[in-house]
Amino acid sequence: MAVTSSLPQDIDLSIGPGHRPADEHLAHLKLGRSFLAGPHAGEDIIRLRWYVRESDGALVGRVWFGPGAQGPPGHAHGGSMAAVLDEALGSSCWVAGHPVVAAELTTSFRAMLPLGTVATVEAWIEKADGRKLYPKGHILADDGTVYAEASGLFIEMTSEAFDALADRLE
Ligand SMILES: CCCCCCCC(=O)SCCNC(=O)CCNC(=O)[C@H](O)C(C)(C)COP(=O)(O)OP(=O)(O)OC[C@H]1O[C@@H](n2cnc3c(N)ncnc32)[C@H](O)[C@@H]1OP(=O)(O)O
Repeated sequence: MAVTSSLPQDIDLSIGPGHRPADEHLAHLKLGRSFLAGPHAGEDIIRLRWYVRESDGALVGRVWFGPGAQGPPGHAHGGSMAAVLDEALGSSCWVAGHPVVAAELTTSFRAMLPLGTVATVEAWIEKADGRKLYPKGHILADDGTVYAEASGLFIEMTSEAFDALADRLE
């Protein structure tokens, strides 16, 4: 079954007042290429934009799942939703000033997400214990339906360790 034969040119990933772009906090976006959220990411798979909610500092995303994200017929692959949640949970730590990588991720799939949907992603830090951060997050429909939710363990790296990774690319 063909889901769509042509892609929409402009997908509206804007968000309401009370949010600012999160890009300046997210090191992976500065690399120019990224699995999910960079300028060349996605194409027909996933398009994603991150924001910081001014009221509580939570990370909020607007994400479009395209035909290339197909898992069950006409619906998003679980791995595509898990990848978005992985990035959301990690980014919620980065915008709070903790440069982290993922150590553990647990995802629950609650409802099938129809391809072509623009959904909202929210993520926040539930608990912190030294270098260990425990964020949570979910992907929501505009009517509040939960498509998927996740919790994880993310480990804070030193900025030197992170810079060393980037240096190796040069
Ligand atoms: C802007 C960013 C966007 C976010 C992008 C999305 C996030 C990602 O997908 S990142 C990519 C996927 N993740 C990875 O590749 C990480 C691979 N793992 C590693 O590099 C290392 O194991 C790393 C950095 C997590 C931890 O290594 P290291 O810094 O040496 O820490 P280490 O001393 O082993 O462990 C620190 C603590 O965390 C615990 N821990 C580490 N890894 C794990 C794990 N996988 N599960 C459970 N606990 C763990 C340790 O037990 C230890 O606990 P305690 O302090 O109580 O003894």
